[in-house]
Amino acid sequence: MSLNGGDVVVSTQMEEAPTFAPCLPVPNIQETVRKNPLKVPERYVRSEEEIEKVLYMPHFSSQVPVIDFGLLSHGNKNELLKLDIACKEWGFFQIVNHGMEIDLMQRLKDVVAEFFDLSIEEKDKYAMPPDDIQGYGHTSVVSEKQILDWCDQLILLVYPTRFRKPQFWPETPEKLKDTIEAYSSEIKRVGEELINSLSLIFGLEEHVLLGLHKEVLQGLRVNYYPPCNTPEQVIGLTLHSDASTVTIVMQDDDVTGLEVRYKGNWVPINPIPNALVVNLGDVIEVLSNGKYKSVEHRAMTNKNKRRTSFVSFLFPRDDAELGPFDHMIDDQNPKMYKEITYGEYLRHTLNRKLEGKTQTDATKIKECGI
Ligand SMILES: COc1ccc(-c2cc(=O)c3c(O)c(OC)c(OC)c(O)c3o2)cc1
Ligand SMILES: O=C(O)CCC(=O)C(=O)O
Ligand SMILES: [Fe+2]
Repeated sequence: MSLNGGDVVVSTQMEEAPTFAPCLPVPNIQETVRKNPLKVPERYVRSEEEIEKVLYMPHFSSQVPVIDFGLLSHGNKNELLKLDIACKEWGFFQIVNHGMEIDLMQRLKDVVAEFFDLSIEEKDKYAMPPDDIQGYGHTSVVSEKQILDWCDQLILLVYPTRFRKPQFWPETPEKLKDTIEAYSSEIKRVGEELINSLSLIFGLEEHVLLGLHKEVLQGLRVNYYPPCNTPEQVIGLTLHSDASTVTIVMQDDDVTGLEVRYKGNWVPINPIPNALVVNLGDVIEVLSNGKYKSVEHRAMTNKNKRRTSFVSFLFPRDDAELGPFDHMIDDQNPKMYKEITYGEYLRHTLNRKLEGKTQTDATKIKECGI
């Protein structure tokens, strides 16, 4: 892909929200735990080897880097260098000084907690249909034999607004819709500025990466992990990498759960109050020809506390064309990924179970030996 790969005008082609292949219905885990808090049903129990317990070796007390977003968005060269290192080394970082009001973050947490505390009958008014990935339920379940995640989800496509499906936006609590709107608009600001900074560390003009998206789509997934009596037996969200360009996560301040794979070990991301966690998605890995990787991560559960994460995926429009930039390819770095449209890639990813990074194989060039 050449440097001016982004000079594409937004077309009016895709006026329908993207659709997806069927996903199997799963039991509601919050309801399962409410009825019997002590029992962990067979379908959730993982083998020891799948859990791969964390080895807390001394140097793994290290944490993902922290980036000052204020400095970054003012073009501070040192912060840009820190971003480059964070992306190469971890694929994950936390951002502070992002400019979002703390009160807005808390309001979203409160109003979403109220939603999850509603009766199952009330929440099921927004149930995810088998052929969609929006609504209240759980995605990525494709087989009756699949071991399930200890997590319920509410998924909404937020931007562009013309793709919204109002039937999935909860009417109760009354303030939920407006609060999601206000929060997501702030995430859009932060996310698009981050993509501009990524464009700079790619060695491109500031707006090239955003341009090749044609239009940035934004989804919100709220993951609700109830407490689990034997947390060492289950996984909240199976290890995976994100199919997005970037993902921005607001997590609870007082409970750990998100873990990132780092040098073969699982490193928990300790919450920094009011910070946001950012991770690079598969789009960045493909465009950078693997220089910046979308790193595997997972969520674990907790014996006594429920945990909620608010995950915003920013990703390109279906007809955006992806492939490594020419200047990321040379003799030492042969081309690793094929050209593909984002729509093909997203469908391939979302129509399967979460399984580490196996979805990026779809774009890999096998001759490169990986
Ligand atoms: C039509 O409404 C939606 C379209 C797409 C998404 C969405 C975007 C993602 O980037 C994404 C993702 O990266 C992901 O990997 C962790 C994922 O889990 C399988 C998604 O569900 C997902 O969804 C949302 C709404
Ligand atoms: O729960 C979390 O902190 C992370 C969730 C996640 O990785 C996802 O929804 O893609
Ligand atoms: Fe994720």
